[in-house]
Formats: sequence, structure tokens, C-alpha cells
Amino acid sequence: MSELRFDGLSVKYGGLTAVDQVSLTVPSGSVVGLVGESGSGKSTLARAAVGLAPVSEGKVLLDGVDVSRSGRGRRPIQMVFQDPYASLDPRMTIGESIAEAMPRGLFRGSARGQEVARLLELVNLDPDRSAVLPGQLSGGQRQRIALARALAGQPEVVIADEITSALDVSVQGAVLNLVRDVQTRLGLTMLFISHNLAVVRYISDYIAVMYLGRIVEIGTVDGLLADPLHPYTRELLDAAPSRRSALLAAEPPAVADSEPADPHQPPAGCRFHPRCPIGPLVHPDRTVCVTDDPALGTSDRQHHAACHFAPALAAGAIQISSQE
Ligand SMILES: Nc1ncnc2c1ncn2[C@@H]1O[C@H](COP(=O)(O)OP(=O)(O)OP(=O)(O)O)[C@@H](O)[C@H]1O
Repeated sequence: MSELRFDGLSVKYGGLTAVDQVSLTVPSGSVVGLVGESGSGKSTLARAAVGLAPVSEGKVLLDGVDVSRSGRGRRPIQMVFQDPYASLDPRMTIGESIAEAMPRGLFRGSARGQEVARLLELVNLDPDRSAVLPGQLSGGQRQRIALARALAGQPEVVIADEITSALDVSVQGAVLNLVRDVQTRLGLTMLFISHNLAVVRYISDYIAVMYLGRIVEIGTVDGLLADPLHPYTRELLDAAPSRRSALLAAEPPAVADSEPADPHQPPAGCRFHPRCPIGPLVHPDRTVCVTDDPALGTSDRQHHAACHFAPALAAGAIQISSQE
């Protein structure tokens, strides 16, 4: 069990800051669900944790140790990606693919085969099928193999990036159940990325909401969903269909009546202010939203939102848009 922490992490692609000074902790053995619209930086944050995105500032820490300095060899953070068709070599049997991901030298001879069988059983696949090629498997089965491959690396942290969104709707629930079961059994620390709030709610202990390269709200699942403090989170929730239909939805809901923000030109002050239903768009006197960049709370409270008016929203002193 290990704590994963992003500490003031920034990732830049040319002139674009895809992730902007993000600090986020995934407590040991827990699941943090990361939600936000397309382009908000979720995948980039995840990729930075495994060395696949160029970190320009800040650190990724595993139990306080900078992962970029942990050297070669075993990789304690493993990722499962969206596309189960692209993530497996079509010429390797699934057994070979899993064995290839094991730490070098840890399993030799028959122990290798036994470990492959154990991993296949862990993801509810018949160990006798280790000789089949990925082309003979369905999308859901391939995603199970991708999970087994990630687990073969004996990770302390698994990052799952939209792992159900490319799957047939009929198998999404089964893969989610499996991931939750494996995470619980192994006590894994997990960052679970999805557009789909219903999926995230089902699997996570905490939810972090990302908007234009920043975390704008974080809290426990129950706390955040019962009492969202950021207007963007409220929009996401209002736009989300019922839990069942959201679980089955191939495409995530868009935020209603809102223009996607341009990540190349983030607005000054609060980045959400040009879209915000309680900001200067509706209340021109709320100039603080244009001038001051709100910070995510730093107290010990478990629920934080980066909004100047979060305390007033929480207290019921102001309401969203037409209700105000
Ligand atoms: N390799 C890259 N080179 C240049 N820009 C990139 C690269 N990868 C991501 N970006 C840009 O960084 C921003 C964040 O993208 P990212 O994929 O992290 O967002 P996301 O929230 O995961 O979205 P999605 O859910 O659509 O994958 C976007 O504006 C994207 O175009």
C-alpha cells in the first residue's frame, strides 16, 4: 500500500499548459475518481505519473519519494489505458504478454506459468486460455488482460484511464465490478479517470473534479455528491443522466449550454468565470472572479472547492443561476 501524491505538478506542451500546478493526494489503498470534460488534463496528469508526459514543474511522489528518481527496474505505478485493442501486441499470446510485464528475474521456469495462471484467475479468465492471441478475445476480455498485465508488474498504484469507455455497453459493468473487486482484494491505491460521473461514483472513495488543467473540487464521494461546492461540479451533476443510464452511456454527458474552454487561452482570475452561473456573467459586481485566481482550500477539511463563493454556496446564502 502506498500514497500517491502530485505535488504542484505542471505539464506543458509548447504554449499550452495542460496541467497547471496540480496538488492531489490519492491516500494509500483508496480510489480517487478524476472527472472533468474532454481536454481538462486528466490523461496528461495520469501520464505524468508514469513518465509519459513532460513534467515542467512539481513532482509525483510515492510515499514521499519522487518517482522520477526511483531508478529503473520495477515500476510501482502501472497504467491501464482506454483502448484494449491497441494496448496488447497482436502477435503475442496473452500468457506471453502478461509474463513480459512481470518484474525481470522474479519468476523463473514453471513459477512464471503459475504466476500467469494466478493473474488470469484474478481477472476471472480461464488460465487454460493463456495460449490464445488477443485477436481471439472480446474487448472486455482484452481489458481484463490489460489489467492482468498491469498487475503483473506488482504495482503499488494502478491508474485506470477511461478503461470502460471503449467497451461495449453490455460488458462495462462487469469490467467495473472486476476492477473494484481486485482493488479491494489487493488493497491497491488507484486513480480512476472517467468522463462519466456515475462510473466514478460507483468505484471511488473520493472524487476530484478537473477543469482546464486544475483541480477545482475534491471531496469524499458522499460529501461531494451530496453538497457540491463548485459551480462547475454542480453543472456536471446536473448534466449527468440517471445512474443506470450513465453507466450504460457510451458517451459522457456534455455540460449543458456551455462553450468548451480554450486551454490555450485560460481566462484570468477564476478559469471558470466566463461560464459560471454565479459569476460576473450573471452578476457583474462579482469582479473578484475576474481578478483573483481562487485557491483550492488547504485546511484539513476533507472537502475543498476552488471558488470564491463556495462558502456562500455551502451556507445557502447564494444559489445557482435562475434560483438566485
Ligand atoms: N501529446 C500532446 N501534445 C500536445 N498537446 C497535448 C498532448 N496531449 C494532450 N494535449 C493537450 O493537453 C490538453 C489536455 O489533454 P488531456 O488528454 O490530458 O485531457 P483529458 O481531460 O484527458 O481529455 P480526454 O478525456 O479527451 O482525453 C488538451 O488541450 C490536449 O489537446
